Amino acid sequence: MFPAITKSVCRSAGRDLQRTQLARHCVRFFNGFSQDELPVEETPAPRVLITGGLGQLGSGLASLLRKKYGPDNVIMSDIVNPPRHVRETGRYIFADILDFKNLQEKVVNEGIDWLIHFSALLSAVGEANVPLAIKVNIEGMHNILEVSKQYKLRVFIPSTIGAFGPTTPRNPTPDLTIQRPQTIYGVAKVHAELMGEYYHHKYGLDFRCLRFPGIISAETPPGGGTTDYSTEIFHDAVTTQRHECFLEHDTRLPMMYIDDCTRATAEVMELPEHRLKQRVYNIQAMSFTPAEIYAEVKKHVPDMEIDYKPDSRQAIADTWPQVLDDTNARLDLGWNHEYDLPKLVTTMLTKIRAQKEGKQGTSAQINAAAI
Ligand SMILES: NC(=O)C1=CN([C@@H]2O[C@H](COP(=O)(O)OP(=O)(O)OC[C@H]3O[C@@H](n4cnc5c(N)ncnc54)[C@H](O)[C@@H]3O)[C@@H](O)[C@H]2O)C=CC1
Ligand SMILES: CC(=O)[C@H](N)C(=O)O
Repeated sequence: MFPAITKSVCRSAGRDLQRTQLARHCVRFFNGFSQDELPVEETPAPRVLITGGLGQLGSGLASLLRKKYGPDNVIMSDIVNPPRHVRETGRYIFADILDFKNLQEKVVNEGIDWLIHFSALLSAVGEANVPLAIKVNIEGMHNILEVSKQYKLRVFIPSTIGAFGPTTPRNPTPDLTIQRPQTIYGVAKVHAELMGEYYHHKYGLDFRCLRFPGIISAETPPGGGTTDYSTEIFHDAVTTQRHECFLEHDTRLPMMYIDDCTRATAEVMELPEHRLKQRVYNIQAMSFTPAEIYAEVKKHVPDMEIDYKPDSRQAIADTWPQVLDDTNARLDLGWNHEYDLPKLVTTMLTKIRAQKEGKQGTSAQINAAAI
């Protein structure tokens, strides 16, 4: 089926047949001649599968990667029927991470090189359904590691501030520290970090992991976590000018705008493997309390009001870091955030106002308006 494979065939495949199965086959053929070592202009575009793609983070990342690698090379997957615009903007397939054979089939049939694993139950939803969280976040993650090992994929599994607990130093929280989380979400994430590192050490799996803060986005809603208020407050600011906050006014948590999160994910996946000095890195953009974000929103929406009605999520937030120390990510990965609190607030308000008025605008226009 394939021509006799030599390094020169591989090089010409990388150059002439970019994005073809042959190019990918060639890259994998030689031990010690990995995709990392091909000159950039000869590297074939990776075929990327995103699991849990219909959640808060999936579409933003798919859109960024499709711009880089072409719409056909980035495949979104989930277990639910997608809204029409998802099908219209790129390839979408059904993939249940609890079904190992289904995963194998998708990886082989789609010729996948990179697996970005976003399926999960977040912290609050996980506490409400522990057996399902164990299935999806632990058993599903085992399937992801196993299929990645079997087909020699580069795999990204995000971790979270939720992977820490009450005995962790909270300000700042270093990469290597005490991790005794008190949610099933956090326990599953510590397990994922350790299993990923173990598969790397034992089988050479190219496992990559960033610990994300709470992510804030305008286009996609948060999926049931402890940091969700930081997105909800913007929708309330634009509609009712009144926000009921489920955390106390002084609960400080690390947060990040989604564009920084998706860019960080793309950047860590693109780095040559030798640049990674560790497999799990903290990344940080800003930290604020509900009172601080409210004060910033009020500068733009003077009638804005807030009430604090802490619920069960307060007990979770009280055990999480206030500030992540991401020195290592900045040094090793070249990580740098672009959005601080003022820029986050202007961007979110501009985007949500545009959505409510039915004019989406291009991101360039929206960003220009927000600056
Ligand atoms: N959103 C955030 O603030 C943060 C997210 N993360 C991590 O990033 C990843 C993505 O997070 P989000 O997009 O916010 O999550 P989300 O809760 O919004 O979306 C998760 C998706 O997983 C899908 N899913 C559930 N069971 C599945 C199954 N059996 N097979 C395939 N898909 C299944 C759901 O349908 C959903 O679309 C998760 O691993 C999460 O832990 C980490 C830190 C912060
Ligand atoms: C920080 C997270 O991992 C998520 N947003 C949650 O609150 O559960």
